[in-house]
Amino acid sequence: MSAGVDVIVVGAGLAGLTAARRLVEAGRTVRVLEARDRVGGRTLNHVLDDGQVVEAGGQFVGPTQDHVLGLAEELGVQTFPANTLGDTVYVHGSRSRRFRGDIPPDRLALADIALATTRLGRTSGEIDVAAPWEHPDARRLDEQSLATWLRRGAIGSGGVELVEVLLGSAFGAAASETSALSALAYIAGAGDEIHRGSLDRMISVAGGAQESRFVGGSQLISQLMAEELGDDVTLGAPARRIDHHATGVTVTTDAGVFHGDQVIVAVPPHLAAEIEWSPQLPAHQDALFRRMTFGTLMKCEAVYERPFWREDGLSGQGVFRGGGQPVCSMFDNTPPSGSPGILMGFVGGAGWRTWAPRSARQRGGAVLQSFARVVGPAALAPVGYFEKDWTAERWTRGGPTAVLGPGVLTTLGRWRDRPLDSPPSTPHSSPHSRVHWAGAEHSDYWNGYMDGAVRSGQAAARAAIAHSGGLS
Ligand SMILES: Cc1cc2nc3c(=O)[nH]c(=O)nc-3n(C[C@H](O)[C@H](O)[C@H](O)COP(=O)(O)OP(=O)(O)OC[C@H]3O[C@@H](n4cnc5c(N)ncnc54)[C@H](O)[C@@H]3O)c2cc1C
Repeated sequence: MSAGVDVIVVGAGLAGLTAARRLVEAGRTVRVLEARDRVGGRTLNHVLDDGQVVEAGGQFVGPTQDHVLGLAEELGVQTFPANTLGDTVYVHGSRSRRFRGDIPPDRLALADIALATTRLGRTSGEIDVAAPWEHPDARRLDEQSLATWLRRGAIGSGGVELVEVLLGSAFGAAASETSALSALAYIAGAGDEIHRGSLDRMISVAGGAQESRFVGGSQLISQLMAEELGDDVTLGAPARRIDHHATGVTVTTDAGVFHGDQVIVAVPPHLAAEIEWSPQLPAHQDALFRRMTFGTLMKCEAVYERPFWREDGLSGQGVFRGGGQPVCSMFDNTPPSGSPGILMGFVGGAGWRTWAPRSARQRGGAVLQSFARVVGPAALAPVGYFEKDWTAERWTRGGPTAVLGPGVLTTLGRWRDRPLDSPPSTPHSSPHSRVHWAGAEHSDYWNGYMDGAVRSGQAAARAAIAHSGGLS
């Protein structure tokens, strides 16, 4: 067994590394244990032939995401605007239509989409992000899927399909898979303590969550934090078991056994439930974490000598409604230098289910056909192509975040962050006071996003410091 530290941090994604960095700043000793042979978790830089990087995981940031933006600034990582110059293209059936803004120009579905966005905006505005289950209508909203709720509000299938398209890459799931309450809470969290969350901020590029990207790729933030932490980070160390004693915690990994006064667990909740806990997690919390499985999402990216679509007045952004396309939305993912040109498509939810099992060749061909519907036939001849299926990642298993089905939030949601020995004291609760939770799924604001991950890491560090008697 290694010598003990003040706090063990399990997971070297943005949340875990942020927590560890804050703890070191506060004079604590830490040991970060990471399952993979790299840091950054759901952020991952793909290195191009010329050494530039492009993001294969989380990438966009925008207004009110001040926690991740502040962290990046501290580390000297700059942002640059995602490309918004030019027209976006809406693909539906055999037609491709150019438009400006974020709402596709579908005349038949326009009334439905207006109704849907109004309802989503109004009801999400009533939700307390810290306790969505307290909404007066919480039970009814939680027992139905988002799709059912929209349809019951007299919104036609065109409107439901378009909401799915708009939220597709944010959820990696169909509107029939997530509870209405959970989707509304997610929207309510797309803001901060001052700016109320909104659908508009969540789905927009300019002025919204897709507004900017990080120079050097988002994984750079984690890589720089890990560099600062140096030997305090151990890679290739999946936590298999956590023992909570009266005097501390012991974490058993493939790379050894580690002892600390406290532990911050900063891994996706469904993976935290796979760790062997002694004493066991309270049954409610275990049940919640096991139901917080991730959406299904992959990113497919094609490389071109230059972003040729920009010359045609196109932004490279495309929105696809139904019709058997693998891609639900696509973006210009060109690095800040301006070349090579990169197009990135999300294949998520229903599209993922159809296309993920096909051969890489079949899928790649279909993705390029989707791109061609938006930027023309030149998309069919890339100089490179790569894809990342996050469901195949052992230490993530899906993306971008947890999808809560009907009934989960109202019955189990309050157990998300509960210090395990705090009230309500039930026969199922057990003493785990030295355990703190972090990770994007543990944040009220920007839950499931990089900003939520950083917020949660900061909060967990504060909790660990408070537990050990405040600042040293
Ligand atoms: C395809 C995709 C696109 C996305 N797009 C965006 C975007 O544009 N903007 C945005 O803000 N967010 C986006 N996200 C979400 C964002 O990437 C995540 O919310 C954020 O990176 C999560 O950070 P985290 O530290 O909470 O978790 P993670 O990044 O998942 O880190 C958890 C870490 O724990 C490790 N781990 C797991 N189990 C164990 C174990 N037992 N022992 C030790 N280590 C373990 C993992 O290997 C991982 O390194 C996207 C995600 C995906 C997958």
